[in-house]
Amino acid sequence: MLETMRWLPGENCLELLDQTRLPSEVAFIKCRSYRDVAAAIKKLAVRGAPAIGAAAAYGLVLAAQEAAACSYKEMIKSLETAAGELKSTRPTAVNLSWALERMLGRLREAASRDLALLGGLLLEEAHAIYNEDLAGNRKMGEYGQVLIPPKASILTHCNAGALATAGYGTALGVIRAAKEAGKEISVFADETRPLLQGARLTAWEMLQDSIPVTLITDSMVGYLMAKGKVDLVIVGADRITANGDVANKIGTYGVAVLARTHGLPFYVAAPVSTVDLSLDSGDKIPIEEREQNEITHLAGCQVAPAGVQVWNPAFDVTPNHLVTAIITERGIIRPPYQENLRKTIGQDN
Ligand SMILES: CSC[C@@H](O)[C@@H](O)C(=O)COP(=O)(O)O
Repeated sequence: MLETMRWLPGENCLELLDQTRLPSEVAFIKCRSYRDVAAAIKKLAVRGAPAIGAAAAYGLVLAAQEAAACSYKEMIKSLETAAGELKSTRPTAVNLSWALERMLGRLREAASRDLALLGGLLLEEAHAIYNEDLAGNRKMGEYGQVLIPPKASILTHCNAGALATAGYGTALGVIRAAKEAGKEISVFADETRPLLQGARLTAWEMLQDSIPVTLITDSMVGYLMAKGKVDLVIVGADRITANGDVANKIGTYGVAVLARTHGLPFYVAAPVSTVDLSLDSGDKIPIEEREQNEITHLAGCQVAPAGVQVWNPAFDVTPNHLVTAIITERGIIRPPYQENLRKTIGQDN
């Protein structure tokens, strides 16, 4: 699989795989300032909760480079400003603020005030965030694949794969691990309107790994389930609150309701960095609303009348009672989530 991002030590910059161009073109963007990273996150060149957290961490490394001629105090101030700007790009995925707070914490707790040394510490921390995500996804796969029957048809929504993370993926990581364990897996990918992460990215990832995949439109899920063509659902998450409510790509809630109606398990795979114990329920999660033209236009073509009113929330919230289990790198968490999320994740988040 292609890497979603790479730090280029020779050039001291972050290279991102431009996911807006996939699958027709494999192109890269070089980010030389934190503002380049913020712009790439905003336009979804890099997307998926864990991937934007890691990219933002590298964004702070770039901000530190930009502040290299400042005093220590000025550097802290400009890094806090940069973190604020990066955080505001995508408000729903908590991994973004989690990664930025972790980076700022590393800076504040460092004994040294030497800016070059601090820049080095920040780069180390960004690498750690990236590498821990990759290792966590493999672990999540090991735990999660146990839930998959020896022969299974799995529905997923959006893209919670290698492209959405440092590699391997969360929901698609569980699918990969099930395949690696010798199970006979096939996947149905929702196209995921409006920006087609399912059609463009999940379908592409599955084909790259030779995992049988069938693309459907979002409106086909009910009929697919009614026809008995799917055994279970696995999706990723952008934020999970203390009671187990799950924010994920718009359309996930509808899939969860349909899964319950058809008696199918609905699993959520996410790292503990996606769990936000500071919010008691999903109605407190800020939901990003995006530009109207993502709905009125499709691949650059206008598909709705000019002037029509549009509502474009990028995420929805699936209530905990529809979630069969949450798969994390620390194990599988089952209801009651209020108790069990805290038990597994403790005071970390
Ligand atoms: C491992 S990625 C989990 C979620 O971030 C993913 O399911 C999702 O909703 C991504 O939305 P996107 O708008 O493409 O960033």
